[in-house]
Amino acid sequence: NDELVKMSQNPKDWVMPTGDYANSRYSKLNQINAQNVGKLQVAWTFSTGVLRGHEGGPLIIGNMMYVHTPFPNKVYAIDLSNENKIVWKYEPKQDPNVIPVMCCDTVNRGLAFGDGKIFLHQADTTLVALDVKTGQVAWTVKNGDPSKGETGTSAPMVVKDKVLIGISGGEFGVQAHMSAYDIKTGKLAWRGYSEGPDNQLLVDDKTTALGKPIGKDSSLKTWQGDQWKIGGGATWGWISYDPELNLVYYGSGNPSTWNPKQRPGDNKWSMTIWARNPDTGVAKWVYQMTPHDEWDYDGVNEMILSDQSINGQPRKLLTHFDRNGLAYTMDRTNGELLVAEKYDPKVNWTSGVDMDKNSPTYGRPKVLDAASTDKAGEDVNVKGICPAALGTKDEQPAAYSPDTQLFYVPTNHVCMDYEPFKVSYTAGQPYVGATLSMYPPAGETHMGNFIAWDGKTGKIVWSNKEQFSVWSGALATAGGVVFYGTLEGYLKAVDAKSGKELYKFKTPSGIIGNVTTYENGGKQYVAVLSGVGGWAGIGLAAGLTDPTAGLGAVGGYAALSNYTALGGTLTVFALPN
Ligand SMILES: O=C(O)c1cc(C(=O)O)c2c(n1)C(=O)C(=O)c1cc(C(=O)O)[nH]c1-2
Repeated sequence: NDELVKMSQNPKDWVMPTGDYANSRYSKLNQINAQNVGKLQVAWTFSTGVLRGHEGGPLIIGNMMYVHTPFPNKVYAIDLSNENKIVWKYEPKQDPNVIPVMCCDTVNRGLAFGDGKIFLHQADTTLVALDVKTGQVAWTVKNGDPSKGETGTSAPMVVKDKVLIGISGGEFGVQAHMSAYDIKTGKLAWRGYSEGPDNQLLVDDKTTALGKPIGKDSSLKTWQGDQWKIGGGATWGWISYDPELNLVYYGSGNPSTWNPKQRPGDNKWSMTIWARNPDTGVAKWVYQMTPHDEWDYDGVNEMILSDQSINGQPRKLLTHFDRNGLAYTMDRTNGELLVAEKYDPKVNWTSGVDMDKNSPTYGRPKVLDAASTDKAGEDVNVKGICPAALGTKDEQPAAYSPDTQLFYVPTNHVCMDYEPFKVSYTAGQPYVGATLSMYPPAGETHMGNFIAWDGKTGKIVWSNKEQFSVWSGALATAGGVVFYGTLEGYLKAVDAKSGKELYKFKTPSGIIGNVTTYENGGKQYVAVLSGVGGWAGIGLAAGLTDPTAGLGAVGGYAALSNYTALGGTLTVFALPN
């Protein structure tokens, strides 16, 4: 979308939830910099009126800001040039029966803009187009069926004349897909499934994996019988787009159920990076990171597109920090695997990826027996697996600065016990099949790190400990400052080169939102949603206390209630006049 390419180059605006198509979450604004960020003050705040987890962040277009909330998915249009007056608001009517089929809190990761409309992906999977000026509904379309466990939490992405949207339901045995709707009418243009026959995958004889054609029935061959029909591979993460290559990138999640014994095979193409043509949906290349998942290491985390040189050669790169604890650097033109390294030294389920191009297991991770929940079998509790199911990183997006050529990554430093059990499929009922508990790595007490990562070499450059997982998205800026939020509720600013903490402020609730920056009236602002929740904060958000509830997160993050409580607030910061 040419309009969006242009608008995303204007650093005064924040026109898509990812900042730009490359998902770099980098701003050219530099009024706030490493020298003065310590003087930051709260400029204004806005209460959303909604409790539970607030993910994503506002869009800023000219003088207008668009703020979204978790269920019931309110949208506020706020005039920044007129005392932050609410110009319009929208609140969909949704059946609250969708709440119990949302696996990991009633979150929503944000809005999209394009063609004079704001796009909202509701919890009940309705995609709504709202007139940007009035909030009037232009069209709506149903992307899925909550009675089967299909829900909406991810942000749409506008690419050319289409709105792309994924779907959640990996814990309910859905057959997940990426779908593209016509921006003018909401008519379905294409739908590519994560598993199934080739005509449902939208693959052809030119689709490759690691440089080789995937061949016929590449997915069907890796499932027993028709298990692919309830195979999961949800697409609830972020989407990126390279306009020059005309490819969109996203990841698919865990195969259903979490009990690996019940679904022998590689379970393709769950846990996979997809590169698709946005016009037709046809996949150019795929890469499966965790074949036959045994730990719920969803592959949905964002694909960050950068142009850097490796061994003196300029490359078009895609960098992905996977739940499985490995960070992948790939050539985004053809899916060549360049680097795959652990971004937390505690990762212990694998000894690493086979990088020998002549090996029959090229590109596959080597699974260590001690961490294999499949080898252990049903009703055996495998202890001390790192990372935990919520991964070394979950939905919280990293940022990339072209100034330092470093990635800034919010991470989890958590391990787990995992006991698979037999489960039968009933539409709309949880199809999980594992009991979990979570805790920090042995001998340690902190559950998170905020790290700087060199994607060319696959090395940690610096690492800051955090008491809890960093569940907030990062922002890198030309001021040499990187921002992120913490589960206790701090907005933090650190030096991009050294990681030195330069500023912190405790907002009203834990932060799982993504930090955003914009300029208005000649002044740079930094904005973040607080409102604790998400999977890590599910105990607080849903009022759960049994330690194994919330798929094991309730016990793991029990101490969070000593630091924060529920409540959605946007906090906006600026330098004093
Ligand atoms: O497989 C799925 O459909 C699915 C959906 C979601 C979601 O939509 O929020 C999450 C997950 N899985 C998941 O595995 C996960 O760790 C997770 C964390 C969060 C969150 O918002 O904190 N959502 C989800």
